[in-house]
Amino acid sequence: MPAPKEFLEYVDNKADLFIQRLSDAVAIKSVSSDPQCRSEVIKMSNWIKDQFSAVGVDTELRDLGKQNLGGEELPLPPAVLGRLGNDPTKKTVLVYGHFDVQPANLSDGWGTEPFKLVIKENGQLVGRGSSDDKGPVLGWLNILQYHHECKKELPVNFRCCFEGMEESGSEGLDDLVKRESQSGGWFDSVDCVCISDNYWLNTRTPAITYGLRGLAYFKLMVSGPARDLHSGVFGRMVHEPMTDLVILMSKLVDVNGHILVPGVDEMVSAADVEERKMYEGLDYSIADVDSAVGASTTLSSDIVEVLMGRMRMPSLSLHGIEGAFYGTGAKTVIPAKVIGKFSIRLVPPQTPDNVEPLVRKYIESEFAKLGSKNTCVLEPEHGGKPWVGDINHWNYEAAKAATRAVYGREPDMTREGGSIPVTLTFAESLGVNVLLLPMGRGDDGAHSTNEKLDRSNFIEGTKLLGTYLYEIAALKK
Ligand SMILES: C[C@H](N)C(=O)N[C@@H](Cc1c[nH]cn1)C(=O)O
Ligand SMILES: [Zn+2]
Ligand SMILES: [Zn+2]
Repeated sequence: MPAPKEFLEYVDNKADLFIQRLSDAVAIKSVSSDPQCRSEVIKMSNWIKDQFSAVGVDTELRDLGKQNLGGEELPLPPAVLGRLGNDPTKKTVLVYGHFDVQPANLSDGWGTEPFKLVIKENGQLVGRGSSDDKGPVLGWLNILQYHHECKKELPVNFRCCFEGMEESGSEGLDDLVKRESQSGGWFDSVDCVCISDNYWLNTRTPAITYGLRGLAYFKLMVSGPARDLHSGVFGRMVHEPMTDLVILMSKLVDVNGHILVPGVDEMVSAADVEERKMYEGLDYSIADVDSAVGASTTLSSDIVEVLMGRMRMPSLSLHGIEGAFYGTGAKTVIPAKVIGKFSIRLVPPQTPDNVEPLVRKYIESEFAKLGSKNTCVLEPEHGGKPWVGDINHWNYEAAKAATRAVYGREPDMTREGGSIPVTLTFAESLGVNVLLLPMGRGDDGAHSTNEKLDRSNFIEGTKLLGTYLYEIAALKK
């Protein structure tokens, strides 16, 4: 059952209105990691609830309790649950997305104010969250608006779960998903899950994604002096926390991306010929990476090696150091306490539980080798397990058919390097197939400066998600 022509035309006709609504969403500064923005994330929960209610969805805000952030107790933004339709002859599709975003400041290097959506002449919609993940969440809303306004029945029973803590570990969500998956819960009798919260590999080929890496995020604290010190007065008199920390952090990963924590890379088996062939078949080149990155810095000139680095290998990234001097000027300080932030993206069979002890043992032994009198504490932050889905399932057939119908071509079948920890929770607690159907392109700059979503990806992406629901309905129950 193809999507009705009327639906596709409606989406084209309402494009400007949809973009205005995306602009309203981007203007809400829903940065989940910033305590100062927590009220904005909560405002976003309410905004999403109101928007989906207005197009006929039965919605509820679900309290997720409190979060302890650096000693401060903060209310968690409520999750938004929605349901529409309960026809036993139809399939029931659960969609997930998030309405929180990564931090963004003009001073990070943005060309325009990050929380004001700018429509560029080349069709790029620039603003934090445009691609990750407000655009895709609003894609679902656009579809529902058509059915509500034009009094058309949805081809499936619709369920949704939107959260405001994805960028900060999805605190509280796992329990909610498990509860609602039980008999009588809002997700009872869900047949499949669709998540639109990642990106095509390149800028031209639509993708369907069947894997995500997991994550183990760590804070490494080194402290010593009771207060910050003058480096002219105390330099070469005391062990300096920053020196210890930089040495430790330099021992985590080498310049070629090899993880130096013994046992971590070794957990992953090498790809065989068949698997390599799969990566060779993807529409991706070193030039695509260079253009998305804005520099020629790939770890290898072999695109298959580069792709495998993202899709089927773990990676360790150093993110920053809290407490270190970073401003302009030349402050001659010895910071008393510094906290290094790093994370490891995980692939099967790795989990935060089997990787963390390896990291702890290694850090303890490397710190002991320094002979420093400072104190070193490793603290695991949020994490999540990797996920790989079953591509031989009708859910994937429906997504492929929708891609062909909207884009007139075969999708790249990808594994995503990023993480959406709740994906595995959906798969395990519902026992149904999960897929990712991305809206944005590989150069959208998610988490980066000047994040954008191309107008065509927003509009055609809305058609894709809608067509996917019709293709699901075309399958036999
Ligand atoms: C892939 C998804 N859009 C995403 O960006 N996920 C984040 C999740 C996260 C974990 N800690 C902070 N954010 C990611 O992969 O980094
Ligand atoms: Zn996201
Ligand atoms: Zn993200």
